Amino acid sequence: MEPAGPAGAGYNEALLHKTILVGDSGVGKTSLLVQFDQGKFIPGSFSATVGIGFTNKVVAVDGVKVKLQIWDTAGQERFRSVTHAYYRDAQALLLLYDITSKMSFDNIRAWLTEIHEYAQKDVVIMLLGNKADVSSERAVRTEDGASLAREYGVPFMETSAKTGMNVELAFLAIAKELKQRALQPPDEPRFQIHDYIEAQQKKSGCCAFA
Ligand SMILES: Nc1nc2c(ncn2[C@@H]2O[C@H](COP(=O)(O)OP(=O)(O)OP(=O)(O)O)[C@@H](O)[C@H]2O)c(=O)[nH]1
Repeated sequence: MEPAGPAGAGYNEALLHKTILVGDSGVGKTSLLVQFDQGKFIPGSFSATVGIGFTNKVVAVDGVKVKLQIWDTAGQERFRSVTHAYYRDAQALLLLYDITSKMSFDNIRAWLTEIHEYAQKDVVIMLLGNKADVSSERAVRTEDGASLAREYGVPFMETSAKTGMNVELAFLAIAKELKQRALQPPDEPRFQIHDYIEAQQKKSGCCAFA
């Protein structure tokens, strides 16, 4: 496999990764993607995603360009059969709930069952508790999110598509994991996504996650 060039050069095909955002309708999937892609939050009325669409985003990971093709799915039940078809060739899945909605959190187990049914076995899954800025309406404790994530062996963090908290970190951690899988020599120690997230959060003094 050819190594990718430094940032500024093109990315190599091994570093094009399909990532999918999933979770109940209204948890903030589109908003998270807009915040990551454009660095902005559009407040106001909620317009549910219809079907599925994608945004390409190139990020530099350790001087190497990684292209994330990020698919934003509709959370509404009636689109489920459409979105399942896209799980199969995803390398990563960001699974969101809304920290102000207990129901969206309770549905995470069902989402994980669907993911295990339709996605590849080695897909990278990350659990995100979004809308962390709305602390006055919190309905899910941070430790409950962390403990569910531990149970399933997936990394976890709380995010805010409004303030941008942890948004870049979530996508960068995914990009780094996928890049390491594609390019890391087998004799080097494996990249540990949990340790990376924890270290980055400690560094920024933000939001340690149990
Ligand atoms: N305060 C706050 N509001 C948010 C945040 N993320 C999303 N919202 C709001 O929540 C509502 C739903 O957000 P969307 O991004 O459309 O949700 P979605 O998950 O894409 O919904 P579907 O397309 O139906 O699956 C919108 O009114 C957003 O402005 C956040 O982090 N903080």
